[in-house]
Amino acid sequence: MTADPGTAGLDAVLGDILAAARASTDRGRVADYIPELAGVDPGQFGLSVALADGSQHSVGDADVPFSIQSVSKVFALAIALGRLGDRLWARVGREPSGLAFNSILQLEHEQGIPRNPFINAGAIVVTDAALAGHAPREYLGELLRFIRAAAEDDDIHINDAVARSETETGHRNFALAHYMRAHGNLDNPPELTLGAYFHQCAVEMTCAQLARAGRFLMGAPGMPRLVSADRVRRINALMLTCGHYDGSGDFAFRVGLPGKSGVGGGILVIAPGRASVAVWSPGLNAQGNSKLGTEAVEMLARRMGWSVFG
Ligand SMILES: NC(=O)CC[C@H](N)C(=O)O
Repeated sequence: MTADPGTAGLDAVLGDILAAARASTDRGRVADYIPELAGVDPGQFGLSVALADGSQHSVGDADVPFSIQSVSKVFALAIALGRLGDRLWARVGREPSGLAFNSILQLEHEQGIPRNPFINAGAIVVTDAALAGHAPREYLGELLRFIRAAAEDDDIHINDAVARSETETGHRNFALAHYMRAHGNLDNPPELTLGAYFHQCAVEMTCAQLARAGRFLMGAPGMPRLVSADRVRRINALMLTCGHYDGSGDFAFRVGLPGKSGVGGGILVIAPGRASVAVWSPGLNAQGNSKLGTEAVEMLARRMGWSVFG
């Protein structure tokens, strides 16, 4: 299939981005608070772009599976909104937090209502809501079905060792969950909700799979339609304002596109109407977002003219 004129130079741009990533001497630091992720080789870099014309363009380690971690929060939010609709917003806000992804500070001030669905506290509430009386196994089955349908690829799985590793060390997340339960904002016992949450974070995908899975957020004809157009707009708005925690403003400033990062080093970025992009490089910056991944999508958005701000 031929690319539209606006994407003609894409392969050359991807080649330049890969060369810049390979030449980089400061790759950030791999997340080590989840022991199972601490050993991932920081030298890896993958990038994949799924275009509105149906073509896909990838470079580097785009076929190596990685732990999507908090990128999963986008899929969980889509499922929870499907289950609860706007009632979800009584339990979680829609404002940037300006604090680290695992911060507990705001929760006390704000009576156990997390600022947004993409910080850990908010995502734990979203998973709790998405469970909606179902066993974690059923919810995780639905999550995988959703992601596989979005990617049109059934070879997407949960890494149990990563989930177990986080269950054993996730004391901060237990603190957040217990705190919200004390405020009546968690329907299930913290262990149950967190069991589902840790497994959700432990989904593994390649950049090629993740870029395809993000196409439902492009709002372009011919893409998988898993949620309404209205919801697509809102999820993108939240990704732009909250998708990178206390680095969200900087990401919007540098890249100008909705994005969601994870501590596994992956970022899903949406160029509305144009492309779904997945980038992966395990080394993180100070805010816990992929360092080279951010630099790569900054270059991509600038060279392709894809910023939502024109
Ligand atoms: N930012 C992230 O990717 C955090 C996800 C990780 N599973 C956690 O809860 O700490």
